Amino acid sequence: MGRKFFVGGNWKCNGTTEEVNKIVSTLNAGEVPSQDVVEVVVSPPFVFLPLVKTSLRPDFHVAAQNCWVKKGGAFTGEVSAEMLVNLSIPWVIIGHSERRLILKESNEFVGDKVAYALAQGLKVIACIGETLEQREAGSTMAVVAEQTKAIAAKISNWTDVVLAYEPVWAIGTGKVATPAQAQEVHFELRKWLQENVSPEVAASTRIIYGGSVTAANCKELAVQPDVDGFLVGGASLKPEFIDIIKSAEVNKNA
Ligand SMILES: O=C(CO)COP(=O)(O)O
Repeated sequence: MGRKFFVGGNWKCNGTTEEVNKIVSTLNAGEVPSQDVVEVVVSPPFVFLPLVKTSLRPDFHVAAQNCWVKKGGAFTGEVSAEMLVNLSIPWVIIGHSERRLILKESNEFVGDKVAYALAQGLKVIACIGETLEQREAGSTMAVVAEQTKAIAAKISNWTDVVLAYEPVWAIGTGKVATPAQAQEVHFELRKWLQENVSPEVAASTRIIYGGSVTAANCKELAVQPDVDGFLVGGASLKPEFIDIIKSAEVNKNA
């Protein structure tokens, strides 16, 4: 089964109304392959979601960057999955390394969040990835398998999940994984899904790469057989995001 190329733009905690309007104008004017070839999702901070949703071209979709682990209520500062559904926000990013490491979200907490968001009808970009220390210790696969296992333990349907492999040492550092490094982990992750979930889920689940993706390096990554797209941080705030979306054309499934 073909896996449609997926390009996500994670704007993180950036932007003013003026800057958001400018990014949206650039995206709206961009010439990109059709929705049959690439799925594009941008993720502004919560406060800009309604603005982006109403002003963004209809072939691009929006994602929240997080949501609460269960039903909303007395959880000051949190935003619930129900609220996202109420606002017709289709996607949510869960388990980004910045939340795992800075806000101490555990594997189990991330697994619970993914399960709750899916149960509410959201589609999930679930993030995993090792630190530099873990890579240097040779435990990359053990770490990402453990993170994936905590998600797999809580869900039974992977249809609405995109798995984002984002090595922490490559995020915001300008130090992109080599195509071989990305392919190796994506291949192993797919094998893990095959052995621990099912061959069908392994074949159909998109595994996307994130960490210093730019217009300059996206094509060599996009041609890798197990790289099904990207989750882009810094470059998603710039016009070059359009070029990254276009790398869908070099992907083998295009
Ligand atoms: O964290 C990322 C996307 O979620 C990647 O960020 P950068 O593209 O800025 O390295």
